[in-house]
Order: sequence, then C-alpha cells, then structure tokens
Amino acid sequence: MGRRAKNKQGNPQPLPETRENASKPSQKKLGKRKADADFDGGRDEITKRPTKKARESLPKEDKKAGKGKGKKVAFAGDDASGSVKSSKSKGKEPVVDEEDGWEDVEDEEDLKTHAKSLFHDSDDEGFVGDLDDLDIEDDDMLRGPVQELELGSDDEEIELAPSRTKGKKSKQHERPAKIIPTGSDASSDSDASDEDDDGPITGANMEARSRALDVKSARDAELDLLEMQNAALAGDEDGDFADADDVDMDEEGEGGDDAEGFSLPTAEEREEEKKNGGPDVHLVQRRMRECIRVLGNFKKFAAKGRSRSEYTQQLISDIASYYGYNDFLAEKLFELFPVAEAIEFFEANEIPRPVTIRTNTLRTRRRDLAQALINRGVNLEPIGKWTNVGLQVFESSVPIGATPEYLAGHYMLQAASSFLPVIALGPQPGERVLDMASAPGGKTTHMAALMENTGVVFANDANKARTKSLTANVHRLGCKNVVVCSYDGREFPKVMGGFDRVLLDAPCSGTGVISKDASVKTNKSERDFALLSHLQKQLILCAIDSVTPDSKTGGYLVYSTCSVTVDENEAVVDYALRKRPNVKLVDTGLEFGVPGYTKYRGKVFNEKVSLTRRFYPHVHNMDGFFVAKFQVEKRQKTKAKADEDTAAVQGEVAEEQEEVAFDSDEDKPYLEEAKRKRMKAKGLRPPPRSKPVERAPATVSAAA
Ligand SMILES: C[S@@+](CC[C@H](N)C(=O)[O-])C[C@H]1O[C@@H](n2cnc3c(N)ncnc32)[C@H](O)[C@@H]1O
Repeated sequence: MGRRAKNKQGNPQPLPETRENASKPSQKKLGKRKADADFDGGRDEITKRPTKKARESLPKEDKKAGKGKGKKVAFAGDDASGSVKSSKSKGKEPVVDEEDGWEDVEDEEDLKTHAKSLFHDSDDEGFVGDLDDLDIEDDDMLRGPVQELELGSDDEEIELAPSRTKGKKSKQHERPAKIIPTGSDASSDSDASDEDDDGPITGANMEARSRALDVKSARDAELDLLEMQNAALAGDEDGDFADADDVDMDEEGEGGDDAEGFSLPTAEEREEEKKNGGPDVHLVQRRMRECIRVLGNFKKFAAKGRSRSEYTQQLISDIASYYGYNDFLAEKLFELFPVAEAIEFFEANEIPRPVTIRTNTLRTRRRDLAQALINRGVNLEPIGKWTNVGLQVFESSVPIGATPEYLAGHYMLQAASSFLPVIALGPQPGERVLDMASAPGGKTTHMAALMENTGVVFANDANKARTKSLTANVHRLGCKNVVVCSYDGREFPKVMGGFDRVLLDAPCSGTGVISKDASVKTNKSERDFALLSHLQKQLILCAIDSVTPDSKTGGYLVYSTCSVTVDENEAVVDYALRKRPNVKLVDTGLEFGVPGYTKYRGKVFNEKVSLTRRFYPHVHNMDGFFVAKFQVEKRQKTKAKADEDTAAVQGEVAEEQEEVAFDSDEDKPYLEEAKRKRMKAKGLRPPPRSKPVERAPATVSAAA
C-alpha cells in the first residue's frame, strides 16, 4: 500500500491560465522560483508574481474561486484576484466609532497611507530554530522564536521604515482580505449580506459588499476543508473526492491523455536532472500542474504503467524544489491536505500574513488607539468581530513599532492567531494563572489585561535570556499582576501549582509561521519533530498537574502551538487524555477554526479531539495555529501516586513507543545538562557530568 492510500484527496484542479495582468515579478524569490523574475511573457507568464499587496489577498479569493468545478490551483506566479477593498469617501476627517466597527474608520487618501506594506515580520510566535535548541552544547537549549517583535531589542525587527512612496495613488483598494470574518460577522453585518444578492456596486456599498465576500469566502474555505476531511474520513466513494486518493496508490494507469508532451521522468532522467543542478523551474511548474491533474482523476489521466505513488512522489519532490523545502518537510506538510489544498497551503506560506496589533486595554481603548494611529498616517481597521482589541494595519507612514503609542504601551504587535489561545483560556479577574512558556509575553500581557491587572499571572519561560524581553513588555504595557520566573516547565507543579488556569503555548517547530521564517523549510528533520513532540508531551502533563481542580472559577488548561503538524498537536492532546483520565477536552469557544483530526494516517485519536481547533494561513489568512482547551477535574488517586506520576513524566513519554520511538536513555543527558544550566543560572555549582553528551543517531521511524 502506498503512502497516500489512506487519505482520500479532493479533485486536483488544472492550474490557471495565463493572466493578462500579471504583475512584474518580485526579485525576492526562493530557490528555483528566482528564475521566474527573469522570465517574461508567453504561455509561461503564469510564473510571474503579483505585487506583494495583491498577493496578500490571494488565499481567500483563491479558495473561493476554488469551489466547484471551476476550481483552480494558483501558483505563486498567478495573478492575485483576491478580495479587494476600496476607498471610502474622501475629504473627511478620519473617524473611528467602535460601536459600529469597521465602517467608521474612514480611509483618507491624504493620510499618507500610500506606502507599500512595510511589515514582513510581525509575529511573536514560534519555537523557530532547529532542535539544536535542545542541544546542550548550545547554551540556548530552550530557545524560542526568532521573531520577538514586541519588545526591547527584538523590536528592531519591526522598527519599520516609513513609506517613501508618499504621493502615489492610494493602495487602499488593494487591502488584503480581512482576517477570518466569522459567522457573527456575517450575521451582524446585515448591510453586507443584504446587498450581496443584487443591486449595482456603488461607492457607498462597495466596502460592505467586499466584506460580505470576505465573510463568504472564508466560510466557504472552512466548509471546503471540512467537506474534504469528512469525505476522506468517511471513505465516501461517491463524493467529489472519490476518484482522488481512494484508489490504490500502486494501481497502474490505463493510459490516459497526458497533456501534450508530458510524461513522468524515469528514475534515470531524475538522476540526470539532479546531476545538472535540479530541474528547470518552468519544467517543475508544468510537472506539478500535470501531476495535480493526473492525481485528480488517476484512472483517466495517468499514463499506462505509472502508479499513483510515482505521481505523488514526483509532485512532492517538485513542491520541495519549487518552494524551497527539504523533502522530508515537504512530504510531511503535503500529507496534511488533499492535493489541491496542499498547493494552496504552500502558496500561502509564500505570502506575508497581515500585520496586526492588539490594543492594551490597561492603557487605552481600541477606538482611541485607532484614532491616534490614523492621525499618524496609519491605515488600519478592526480585525473582525471575534476580537474587540485587534487592529489590522494595512499601511503606515510611520514605523509601527516605534510610535509614541507603542512606546507608551498602548498596543502590542501581535499576530492575530496569538489572540486565540488567550481568548480560549478566558482568564478572569482575581485568578491565579500560569503562562508556562511565556516569552516574549504577547499572551501574558493579553491575559493580564483581561484580568484587569488583578489576581496574578506567573509568566514563566525556561530561557532566561528571553525573560528580559518578557519583562520589558510587562513593564511597557503596565501589567502589575505579572510575576516573571524562569523554570523548565517540566518542573511544575513542583515549584508551584494550584493555578485556576494554565496556558501552555508550547515550544514548537513553527510550521505555521513559515511565511515569517522561511528557515523552517529546511532546518527541521524527522528527529526534530520527535524531540519536540516528546517535550510537548512532558510539558502538557506538567501543565495539567499545575491546574487546581478545586478552582471556583476556572480549572482550565489551554494547549497551543504555532505548528500544523499532527505530532505536535492532536498526538500530544490525545496522549494527555490517555495519561490523565481526570482531564477532558472542552469546546475552545472560538468562533472559527477547523476541527482537529481524530484520525490521521492510520492513527486514531480520542473522538473528542475534534473539539480542538486548527487555523491555517490559506483558510483563515492567519498563521497556522492549533488550540486545545482542557478542563481539569479531581484525580481519583492518592496524592502520593499523583506526585509519583508527575515525577515519572519523562518515563511515561518514553513509554510511548508506538507514538514516538523515543529512547529515554538518550534523553537523560539532555535533561541532566538542562539541570546543570539551571543551577549555573541560579549561581549554584552543578555536579560533574556523569558522561559526555553526544547526539544519538535518530531512532525515530516515520509516523505513518
Ligand atoms: C511559542 S514560544 C512562547 C510565546 C509566548 N507564549 C508569547 O505569546 O509571547 C515558546 C517558548 O517556550 C519556551 N520554552 C522552551 N522550552 C521550554 C520549557 N521546557 N519550559 C518552559 N519554556 C520553554 C521558549 O523559550 C519560548 O519562549
């Protein structure tokens, strides 16, 4: 049985035709795609890239266009015909009226908002960097994200230069689609939905209609995805996707119609290609198109004697080469989706996500902040109805990370996806809360604000260096209920426990934030994922044990990552459910998001794992993210047994041989070394090493 036989896939669609108005290609390309910049005209005009602003609007509109028979798969070079927002009336003072949300942020042509988008790196997320973070010789064992945008020296990354393109025509009409308009948007925005049916587009209704389209396309995208997943899970052979992956992968083609001149390369030809420095980018694009077409209807289009797995392998190899991933990660991510959707995911990773800020309600109100920033020439709008503190920044004539409002702590530069775990956790005033892996503090400060500076938030991070930026943010934002500490999360609840709520925003691979950190494409190996999953499993048990089931107001844990892999998400959650019978998954309370997998490539998880939520760049126009919410109840066993259990976390994880073939002996030196570092950091003298630490060879076998 071939690799993808278990996952049925949606109908791959033909790639789009050449678009007449393809924009001039950007010079900033990855790997093979660089070649596109030099390519001009003809039928390969598809290889040109649209401008960045235009590309920002791609995912949703693509998704929309992708529905039904006319569905297309757009590659990076395709023209972006995303949802477009147009300017509103001119010549008025910009006014923000929070009551009505969006409509009241008037777009001013003369607000100097013509700059191209200035923000490429706006996230605070991710354990980005390789698993050398677990390398004891590297003094940064528990390193977190590369991008720490909200603080101190990290702020350099967002000290963005003001626009130099003042006087140019406004790009307001090129605004990217709003971030995940939700059902509540749709229902509350009656103007938009009413006008969606008929009537001419006018200056007055354009904004509302555009928004309604956003709402619809985001909903469609989620529904598409659900539909595809359900079809795959149900083995619905009559469904739209029946002819994709439900056929035995090793089945041979019957000799369908290859597109003119196309044939899969033989093993020798591939070798030859490699010798010559890899395939030509245009050949790769063409081959990807063809493989997608064939995999969409294998019986009809496959060449005689060629198997499904040959096409799949070729496609994955071409994806890796085209988008610049290592083969392992390209395959791992490809496997998450039906074929056509996988391409959308990879495409979305080439496009920066919208820049968003979170109003610090300890210092200001969103409407006041919006007004202040608009007056400085920032072009912004509320993010959506699902958050009453988020603002999406489209353009700015000032560096958004250095405004007086920023320095005064009126806002945090924070990815929209980062709001989600905090919303799900819902910390209450007066509670005792733990943020187990908190630096640089985006979520800590959000929690402090929701708690109205009452109660206490223990903001912990194992990486002491990173707690500096955490502390700086806590101060800047005026959080008075935060205690910063630096323990390995696996030491909880021994160091302290009894929390009403715990957030474990776990160190992860960062596969959800590839658009911000392209290094993830190449620096993650199979072993890295095994190590991370292992660490996450250890941390989640300790996080659970830190929650007091006696809490009068809470008793909750939220587990989140900015990764989309199943090993780091559903597998960890499922593990926790198995190891801690006193916890149950509850609804996250989030209005959108795709349910977590309950079955994945032969693994079957607890059915309640469907209560977890996945967020994708190509569906929600936000970073890839995962959120699970647990309720912790009283244990049925004695306290002594419970303590024993906590101490045995490492052993328990190692027992999970069927999940992750992790060698506990191998792990010991790492833990020992971590302990030595912690002691050193505390000014204590660590005991001598018991044996030299070496990296053991990878022992992990493919999860599938
Ligand atoms: C995804 S980042 C956290 C981002 C943070 N929650 C925020 O919103 O700003 C993961 C963090 O986990 C920390 N970390 C890694 N291993 C840890 C461990 N064993 N215990 C506690 N923290 C750890 C990293 O230093 C990193 O700062």
